[in-house]
Amino acid sequence: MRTEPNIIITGTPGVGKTSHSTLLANTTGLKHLSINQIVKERECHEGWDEGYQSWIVDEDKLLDSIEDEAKQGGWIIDWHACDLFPKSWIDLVVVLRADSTVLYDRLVGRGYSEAKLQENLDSEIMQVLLEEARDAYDEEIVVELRSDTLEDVEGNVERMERWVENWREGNSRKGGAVKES
Ligand SMILES: Nc1ncnc2c1ncn2[C@@H]1O[C@H](COP(=O)(O)OP(=O)(O)OP(=O)(O)O)[C@@H](O)[C@H]1O
Repeated sequence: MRTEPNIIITGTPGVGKTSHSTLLANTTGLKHLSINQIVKERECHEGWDEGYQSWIVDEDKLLDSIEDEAKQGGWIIDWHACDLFPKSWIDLVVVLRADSTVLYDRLVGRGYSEAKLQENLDSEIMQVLLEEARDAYDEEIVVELRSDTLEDVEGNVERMERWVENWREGNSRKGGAVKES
């Protein structure tokens, strides 16, 4: 049973997941769960992929590793994939979107290889993460937000803060934990 909500913040690499998650964690007291960090620190992977320059994630191990924390609630789950997290864990899915020229500049700034850059830009243009979220979760909990400018970040975080307040109010009106996990 959860007394605090769980939110996924997802989107193509570079779209602003970490920036949003950090700010939202500061303003709401929810905790930032960076899946990149968990995969690395808890070794939820099957090794390093040189071509993609990223860990080959062991999803079962990852889910086992975060299950107890997730079931307690109060997490902002920050990752570039979302459909592996069970529906029953999740109260809101925020899919951040960025203009492709804006995203291009951000990814070039990171020194991505041409192949990785193109793959991520294609994924953003084809709205792969948005479709993934819509396929995996109920329509009413999936929200698409722009993340092109710093003003967007501020506005998005304020919007998410209001959502958290409403969730908490609704939860306390119902007398505590409302959801089975
Ligand atoms: N809306 C925005 N306006 C201006 N700059 C932004 C915005 N969102 C992100 N950035 C900048 O883009 C870069 C990437 O942002 P961030 O690390 O938050 O993305 P991410 O989605 O978490 O990436 P990854 O999936 O690789 O972890 C950072 O330098 C950040 O400051």
